[in-house]
Amino acid sequence: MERDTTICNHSGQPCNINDEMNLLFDISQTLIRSQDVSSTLSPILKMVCTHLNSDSSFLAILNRQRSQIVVGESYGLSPAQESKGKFKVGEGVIGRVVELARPVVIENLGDSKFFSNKMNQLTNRGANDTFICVPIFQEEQVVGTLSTTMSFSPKNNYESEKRLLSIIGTMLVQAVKTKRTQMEEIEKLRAENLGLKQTSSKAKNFSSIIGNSSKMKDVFNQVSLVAKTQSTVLIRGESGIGKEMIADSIHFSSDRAEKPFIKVNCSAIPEALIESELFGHERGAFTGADSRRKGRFELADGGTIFLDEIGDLPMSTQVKLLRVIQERTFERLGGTETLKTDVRFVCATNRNLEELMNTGEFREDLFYRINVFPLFIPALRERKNDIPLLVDHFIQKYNKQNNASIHRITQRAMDRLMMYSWPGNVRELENTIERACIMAHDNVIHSYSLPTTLQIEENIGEHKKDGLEETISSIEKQVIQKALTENKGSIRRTSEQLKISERKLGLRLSKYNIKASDYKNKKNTPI
Ligand SMILES: Nc1ncnc2c1ncn2[C@@H]1O[C@H](COP(=O)(O)OP(=O)(O)OP(=O)(O)O)[C@@H](O)[C@H]1O
Repeated sequence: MERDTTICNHSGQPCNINDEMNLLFDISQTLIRSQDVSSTLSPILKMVCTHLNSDSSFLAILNRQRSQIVVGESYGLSPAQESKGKFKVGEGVIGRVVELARPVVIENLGDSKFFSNKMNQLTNRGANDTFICVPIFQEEQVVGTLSTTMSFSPKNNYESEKRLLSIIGTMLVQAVKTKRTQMEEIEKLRAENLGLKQTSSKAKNFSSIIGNSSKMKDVFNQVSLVAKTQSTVLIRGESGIGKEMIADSIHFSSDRAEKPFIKVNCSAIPEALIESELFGHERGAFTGADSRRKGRFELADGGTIFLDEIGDLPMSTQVKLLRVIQERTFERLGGTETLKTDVRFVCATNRNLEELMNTGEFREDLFYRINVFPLFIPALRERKNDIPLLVDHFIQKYNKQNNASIHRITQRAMDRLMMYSWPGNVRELENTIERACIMAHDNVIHSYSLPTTLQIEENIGEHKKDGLEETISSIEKQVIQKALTENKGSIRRTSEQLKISERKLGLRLSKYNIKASDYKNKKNTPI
């Protein structure tokens, strides 16, 4: 019949258009029926091999961050062959297909100078193998390749196979996209895990948490007591005080240290996404959920989950979290299967949960569930004797980071650090030292390398008795003198730096009886 005209001859075997239509129909059905599109890839590759009578078939996926093409799924390749399937863009046949964005057919594979045989795909037929590789596009960008190895037939020009693979590649775009996201997520988790493992030994003996004040010693004692238990811990304290570091120590000192440690910043995840992040979702649970995804509770199974900023969790999610804490069970969004998780909870907040309960923004029952072992980290201003040690620690840290050798901080600078009230706590202190390290030109941190906020605070302390007007004038005079010194007496540059007009600056100079020319050769002195 006309319709059944032979259009291809894979391995010299006749093939009709109905076979191709059937293959494409089967592939589309497999894709439609599946809950998780990425799990369809292996059976589809098998169908391709059966239809083309080929030995192996595989998908390689382009990793966007690394510009590396990695075999993501295969049929007919051993795990060892698959693991060798990593190519740079431009490397070997696969790398060239990605680079050129064009299909490639290599007949007589053994003779090709482009074919690296990195994955040992050459069969016993050797030179009698043919390799076909086509690019897979998404919005005109190559996202991966689909390849197959089959026996060489001199009668075949492989045009129909190339065309068929290109059509199948187009059908698989969504699955490739999902697989790529999964591969990138796994890579990210591996990297995070590696980072955590590298810090784990330090965290175990708290050596990265600095503090020898009695208040911090008390915190360390409590941490070492509670870490060994399975109890839920609620870490409280102002922002930048080290709550996350304490959570790290609890996990890495516990018997779950080798198991996953999953962190969730409840305030950083948009309200619409928080539940799918925590509980995961099934395919089709909401628009955009094109595959099943595990949530953080599933990922944390056997380990610890750290719920940072728990005070910012929406009320609707609080109810569901309560159930997980009470029963350790939950369902994925859009799913009916009840899943169990063996997870230890560590929570943190800088918000006043008691106040939030009064205003109806935080559930009381949840509060009592998480407040099993409350741990308060005192603000830095309440343990100022930790400051010198922290300063030392951060100088060493930034010396290492910047390959510098700052070895001293002047007494005056240290006095300023001790007088300041540190509303941003240790994070603010760390930022201050990092900046001062960059500004230290003679390997010494001077008081003038510190931000003006610290300097003004000290001056305010000194001038409190003078009254408001006099204090402001005194500070204004000092700021102008400092700017004049830095700008070697130049009125134009000084006014630019202070963001006032030259006329205004002139008025201030006469008010304070300052002569700009006196500052031409003045050394930079602290205000
Ligand atoms: N005792 C400490 N020793 C060394 N570094 C510390 C200490 N406390 C805090 N830091 C540093 O201060 C910064 C802030 O710490 P962390 O993120 O743990 O604070 P946090 O209380 O969780 O803050 P937030 O409430 O804003 O999330 C980090 O860079 C951390 O390394």
